[in-house]
Amino acid sequence: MSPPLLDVHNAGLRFAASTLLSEISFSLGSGEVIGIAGSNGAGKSSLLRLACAEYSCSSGSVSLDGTDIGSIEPRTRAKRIAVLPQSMGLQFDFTVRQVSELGRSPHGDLGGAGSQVVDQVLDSCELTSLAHRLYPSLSGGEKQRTQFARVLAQLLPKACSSDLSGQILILDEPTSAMDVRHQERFLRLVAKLRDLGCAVLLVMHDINLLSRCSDRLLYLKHGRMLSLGPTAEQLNEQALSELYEYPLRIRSMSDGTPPFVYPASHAPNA
Ligand SMILES: Nc1ncnc2c1ncn2[C@@H]1O[C@H](COP(=O)(O)OP(=O)(O)OP(=O)(O)O)[C@@H](O)[C@H]1O
Repeated sequence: MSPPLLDVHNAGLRFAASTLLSEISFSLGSGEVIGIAGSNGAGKSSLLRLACAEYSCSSGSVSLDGTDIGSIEPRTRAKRIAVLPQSMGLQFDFTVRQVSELGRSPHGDLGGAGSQVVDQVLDSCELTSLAHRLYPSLSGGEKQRTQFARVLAQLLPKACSSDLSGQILILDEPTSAMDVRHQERFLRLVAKLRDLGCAVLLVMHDINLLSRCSDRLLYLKHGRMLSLGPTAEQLNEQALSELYEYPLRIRSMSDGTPPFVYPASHAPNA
């Protein structure tokens, strides 16, 4: 049996006297989206950093195709795992296109085929008309889309790739600055990447958006896994209220649209 694509086994993370993460275990397979949810400070971003080897485990392990992720040469790793951090404080006068081109650095093909990949991701993120704008002059949502384009440029082995199995996309709050139309485009794009075999690890505070694009949900509380399971099972009022330490309700829709999570204090008869 082949090893899982990404395997996090009993992983822990400590800094000095602080324990940020304890006993985290899950596997992520090709063509799967795992959404990570939890309160502020639960350890979501720290877990993403462990998963991409930005942080090393204090205990346990993270492996890619059965190999310890920290032992994989960084350029090789960067061709397999593309990471969008929660915030990017880029202040250089790079254009949108130049920022997107940074994603091709591990591939070293900008003089040739890499340019086509950049054209493709600019189009996917509706950035073609902004390609020559300077990054610092963009709005918050435009900056976020530009960073997403950079990460997509890194993820794609070549233009119009039809097989992304083995590729991993790690996204930390990718839609926090996007308007509703771009959020919906983002969800469609993630679904398309998954259909092509890409594995996605995703943190979002908007549980409704997160649940719509995740096959499984991992609930993280105080640095520990509260639960991990199929999205439909994880979306229950008791589990969500315990996760966020706030009473939440779920409205099931009869028209086939996804269930909707909302605070109990906003219930029609509250
Ligand atoms: N490098 C670090 N050194 C020490 N403590 C850290 C470090 N990075 C994060 N922490 C602490 O670890 C805890 C978890 O942080 P993390 O950023 O992973 O949370 P999060 O779940 O992503 O939160 P948020 O939803 O607010 O983004 C926080 O209390 C944070 O202060």
